[in-house]
Amino acid sequence: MDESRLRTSVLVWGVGLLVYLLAVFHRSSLAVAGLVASDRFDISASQLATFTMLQLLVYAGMQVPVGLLVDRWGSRSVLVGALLVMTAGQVAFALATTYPFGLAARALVGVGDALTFICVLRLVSSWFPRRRIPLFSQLTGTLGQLGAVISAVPMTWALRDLGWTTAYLVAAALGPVLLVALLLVLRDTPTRKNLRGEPMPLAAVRRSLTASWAEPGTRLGFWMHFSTPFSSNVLGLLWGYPFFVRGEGLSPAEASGLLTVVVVSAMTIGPAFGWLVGAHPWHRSTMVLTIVAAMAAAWAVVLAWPGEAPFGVLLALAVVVGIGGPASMVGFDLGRTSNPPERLASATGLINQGGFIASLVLVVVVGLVLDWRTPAGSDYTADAFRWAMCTQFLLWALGGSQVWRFRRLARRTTTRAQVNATLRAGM
Ligand SMILES: N[C@@H](Cc1c[nH]cn1)C(=O)NCC(=O)O
Repeated sequence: MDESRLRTSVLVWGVGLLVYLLAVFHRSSLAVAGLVASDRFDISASQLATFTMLQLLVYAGMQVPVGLLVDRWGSRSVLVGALLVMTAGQVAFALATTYPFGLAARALVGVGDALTFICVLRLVSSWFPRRRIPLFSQLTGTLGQLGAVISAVPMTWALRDLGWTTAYLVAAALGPVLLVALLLVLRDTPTRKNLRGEPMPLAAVRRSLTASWAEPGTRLGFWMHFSTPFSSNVLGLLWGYPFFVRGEGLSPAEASGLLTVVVVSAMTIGPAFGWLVGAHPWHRSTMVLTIVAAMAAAWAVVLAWPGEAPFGVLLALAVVVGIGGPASMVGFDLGRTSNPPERLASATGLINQGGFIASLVLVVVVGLVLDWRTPAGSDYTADAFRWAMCTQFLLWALGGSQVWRFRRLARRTTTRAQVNATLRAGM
């Protein structure tokens, strides 16, 4: 690949990445607005949590349709749709004054958000040499998380100084700016501005999805994605702050600091993970199983600690849990090397459901266990958090055993030499 082609590839990917980063920004923009939202919509804590559940539900439910849309219409067109829908959703959220209207607006933001990630991974596959795909996929996931970091401080400031409506309208205004950049720069492949797949009648859709799912590599990718990001998602989206403050006795500043460490850990380790996957493709499932074991061990130490765990131990937990995000990206690599290009986006959609289904289940189960273990009328207790966070082990047991099962199946159908060839061949 010559230098000018590499520059173009990075530019196209960069614009796609910015759209994904904006989606993560919008997705996280409620995290710092909880108290203001409670006042504005006059809602309880569990109604507030419904925003997060709805967001995860919409995201997971959209993944298969989005994959099919990308295979049919190409990343460029779907990203245009994503920007329009996200912007409309944020404008509606800015203007919402009632809880049902707020929920509907948030669902719209979730739909737009759900459209972005698969498009960018598809662009990576079309624009980069195969040996570079693991690294640029990892960089997509990793750098996209900056959206969460970027949203925290400006949104806190904007909500306080500009008020709800203006703060969310300003956030929404980023959409049209990116739309212009997208229309000017983004092409689906080096040779085609708009890539169009075959029109798919329902029967063909069913056949294509069945064929993707029948690949042991797709199911291995799904369970890898299922097992790895839920712990960091659930900490970052809803329960991390109350767990650290009420469950572990930290100050609010220490709790927010640890949540930032989770994101920074993912961002620091992501590129190294991308390199590792490219260099040792045969060991992808071993890497994932190791990270799952490390996350479970870190949680076991914290939850078994008599009383509150020391800050250093919680810091180690935040670092280890953060690695789950980059580890989940390995699942997409399995999807890519197990499916033909015309089924790539739909296989990615199937795989991307895994982590979000697990996160949704955990968000709900943690809430239910907290309610069950907390005496009526009192705040959530440390003991209740211990019970609630223990439910993660069930998800790891399920996910880890399925990864083991499908790794054995996949290794029966694909040899080490074949895996190395699919990843190492140049463009
Ligand atoms: N697990 C994330 C990606 C990631 C990478 N590093 C940290 N997180 C994922 O699957 N993302 C999909 C999305 O839409 O965000």
